[in-house]
Amino acid sequence: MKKVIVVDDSKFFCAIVEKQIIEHTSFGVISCSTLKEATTLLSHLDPDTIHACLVSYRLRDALKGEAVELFRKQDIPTIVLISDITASLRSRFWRLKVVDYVIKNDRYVINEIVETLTRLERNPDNKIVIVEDSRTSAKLLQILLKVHKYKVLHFTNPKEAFEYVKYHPDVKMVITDYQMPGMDGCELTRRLRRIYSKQELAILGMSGAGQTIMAANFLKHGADDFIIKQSFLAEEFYLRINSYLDSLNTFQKLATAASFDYLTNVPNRRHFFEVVEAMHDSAWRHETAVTCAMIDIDKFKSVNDNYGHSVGDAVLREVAHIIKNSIRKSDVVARFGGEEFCLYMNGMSAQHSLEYFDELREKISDAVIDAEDHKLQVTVSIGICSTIKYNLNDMIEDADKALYRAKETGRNRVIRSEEPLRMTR
Ligand SMILES: Nc1nc2c(ncn2[C@@H]2O[C@H](COP(=O)(O)OP(=O)(O)OP(=O)(O)O)[C@@H](O)[C@H]2O)c(=O)[nH]1
Repeated sequence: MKKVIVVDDSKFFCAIVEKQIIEHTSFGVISCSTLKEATTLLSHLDPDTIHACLVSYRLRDALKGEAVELFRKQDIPTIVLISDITASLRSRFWRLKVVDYVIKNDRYVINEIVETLTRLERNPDNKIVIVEDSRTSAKLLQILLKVHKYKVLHFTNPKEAFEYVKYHPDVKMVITDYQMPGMDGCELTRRLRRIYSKQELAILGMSGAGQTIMAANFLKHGADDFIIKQSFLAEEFYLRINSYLDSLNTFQKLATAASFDYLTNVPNRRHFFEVVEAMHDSAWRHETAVTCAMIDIDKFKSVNDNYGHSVGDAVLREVAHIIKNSIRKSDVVARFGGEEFCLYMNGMSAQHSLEYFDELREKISDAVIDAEDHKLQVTVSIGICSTIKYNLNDMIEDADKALYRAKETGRNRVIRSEEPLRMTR
């Protein structure tokens, strides 16, 4: 477990912060109250085990920020606690590359600290692309972003940046200059917006001072915001970046929650149709082989009745896991409800489908599922349809009818809709 170090001479403050960090994050906390104690502590700890530190600017034995310098020398992400801010302190903090400073007597300060600690943990997954032909200006942004642990990539060529972002949907934000060789920042923004919505990618335009019209241009081309190079305050920059990425992450979390089944972590029925309708349309037009299958756990009610609902849940998770691990990236599996899964496989011909699904059936029946001190095995019945129909629902219905026959004829078997009476066992 990574730790957060708190250095403050108020025992009361340390106790409140510690409680909140432990309640709201996955970090442990070590508190101390003097520079001397902090120095000893650091000499015993591996810096890699420290997530961040909260350090008071003034301590009994360090009145001028010596403790802040101690942690920054070891490159530990630092949040400074102060009672008041002055211009000279501000510039000293940014020179020392602290993550943030917080004014201790503000009642919301603890929430702010917890949010910053959580963000620092999440930021390595937030990929930001800087598109800027001036290396000096790009360097400044890179330094600022790296203090907050963002994953940063720099491109001097906007065409290369476009190609990269196009094929990397994990990029969360693009910060682009205006004047660049080959393509200007507004054109880059316009092209990116054709591919990614504002809920998928944040874009910040940038240009030199005195180009106020540029802000409007960038926004009109689809940028979310605009900054003037060299003249922005670090605080303002961080607040804007953090706020765009926080909303993007929240939106993506909600979208994932709306598309995935919470128990098995496979897509739900709604997501299945959203994705598969388009795939099916293309398969129909190109006459590609496809197979649709309905998979249902046999006598699942008795698992719940004999072992309890939570064991039943574990069985569902394990069966979903086996199915997920048996399919290709281009296949789609979804939980259609209860103990039933639907599988759509692009390129799976009738010829191979029976063999494939019989192997999957066997894999599931061979698996010994460990759940709450019980070891149990389950079987599944599978109905498949490999005759492409114009309407996706018709294929699903045929697979469902085949599944029904598999249940009727004894369970733990695969039945193809095309050969109603054929059994594989
Ligand atoms: N543990 C658990 N059980 C669920 C969940 N969703 C549905 N079920 C249970 O799944 C069982 C399905 O039972 P039935 O439809 O009677 O079918 P079955 O017992 O699997 O029998 P056959 O399908 O005929 O082989 C019901 O008892 C539901 O309560 C879930 O999310 N978790």
